[in-house]
Amino acid sequence: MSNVNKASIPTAQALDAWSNQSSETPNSLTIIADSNIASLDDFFNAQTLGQEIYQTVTVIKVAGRDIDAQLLAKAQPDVLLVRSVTPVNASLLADNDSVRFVGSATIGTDHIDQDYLIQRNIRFANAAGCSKHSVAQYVLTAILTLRPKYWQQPSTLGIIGLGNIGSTLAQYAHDLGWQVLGYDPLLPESSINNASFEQVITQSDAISLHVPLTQQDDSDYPTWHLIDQAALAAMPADTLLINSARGPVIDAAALTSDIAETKRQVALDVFEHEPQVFAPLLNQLALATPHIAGYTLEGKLRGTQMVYDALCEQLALAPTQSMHQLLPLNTYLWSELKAHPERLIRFYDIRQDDKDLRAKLSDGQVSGADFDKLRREYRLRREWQR
Ligand SMILES: NC(=O)c1ccc[n+]([C@@H]2O[C@H](COP(=O)([O-])OP(=O)(O)OC[C@H]3O[C@@H](n4cnc5c(N)ncnc54)[C@H](O)[C@@H]3O)[C@@H](O)[C@H]2O)c1
Ligand SMILES: O=C(O)[C@H](O)[C@H](O)COP(=O)(O)O
Repeated sequence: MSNVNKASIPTAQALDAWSNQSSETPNSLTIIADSNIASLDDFFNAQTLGQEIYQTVTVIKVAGRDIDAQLLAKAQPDVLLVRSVTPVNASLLADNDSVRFVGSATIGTDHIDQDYLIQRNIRFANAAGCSKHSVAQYVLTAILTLRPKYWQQPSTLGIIGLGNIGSTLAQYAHDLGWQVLGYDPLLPESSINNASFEQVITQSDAISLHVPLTQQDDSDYPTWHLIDQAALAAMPADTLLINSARGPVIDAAALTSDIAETKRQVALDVFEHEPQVFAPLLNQLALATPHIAGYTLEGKLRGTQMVYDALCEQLALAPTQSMHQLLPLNTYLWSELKAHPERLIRFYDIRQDDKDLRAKLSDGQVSGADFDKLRREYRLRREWQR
């Protein structure tokens, strides 16, 4: 049996050409994938998935925001692979009866209606923890760029949400001799889950948010507008606030007024009205980046690896591709950076990302198209080895 990779088709426009040739080949596997998923061709092809079962593996690559119900109804894929910008729900899948597996190569799952997928008997996998070090390193870089004195001076870092990213950030904070005040009502008390929400808000030098986006229907502790006008009013003006979780965790209107009044330093990687970013907020931020906290080569490849492994399990195949075969040598050592704080800009020049985002400001906003373009064309950083 020959395994033929029937090509990775780069755009949705190519779908017509593909569907004319496709003759419902038995044992064929059709995948629709967000073209922003790293190394799609390396992980999803007839060699890595075929293995005597699938003669043909077709990957149709589409921009995440262009994956829609019409495309799914027409292509009738077996597998749908997304990142965070494709809402996967009844509206997307109602006219489709072929999808058996949905993978999101991201940590966050707020774009996925998991109850609906269960009802439809569609297996779902995400990439929990894939970029936890990358995001933690983004936060450290933001803090140490804005407050270089914290390299030497003990400070108190408040962490809201102590899952994969929050707990990883706490490890780096301890490496630097910082005190951690952590709040996570869904986890047992621990040496880092050691404070109330009010204590974190009122007693920290810097606060970093690492919660999923949840609403009242999903959680006893919803995070939508967790940081609202009241929380901001209770936060001392010199407390640095960082959000790399999801935009709507902070009420953007309340934050805009708060900064105008307090001159608080705020670093945002995510925005309430993403992909649009509005000037009145952007112009007051100490640092602003286009949702790239997790965008390292390692973080993105790990996301792909995790959904590939889960798909292999679903198909009862042994995974044969590994991200380690694809990674160039990594020379970024956390121990080196700790010994030479002045090298931070070489490890991650966050101000360049900030500058690139602000350069897109036009007519009072950064448009969704420009925000997405910055992310699509982002030169992936390397994750520091800890
Ligand atoms: N900016 C980026 O590039 C980027 C990259 C990866 C993840 N993210 C976001 O970061 C979020 C966190 O990622 P993670 O890997 O740590 O997720 P995780 O699921 O491992 O941890 C989230 C933690 O938040 C806690 N939590 C839930 N509601 C809470 C509340 N009201 N108050 C305090 N804690 C609460 C949970 O108990 C959990 O421990 C993701 O859901 C995603 O939205 C952003
Ligand atoms: O939740 C996540 O993993 C991140 O937010 C992810 O890095 C963003 O995914 P993207 O927007 O690139 O689709």
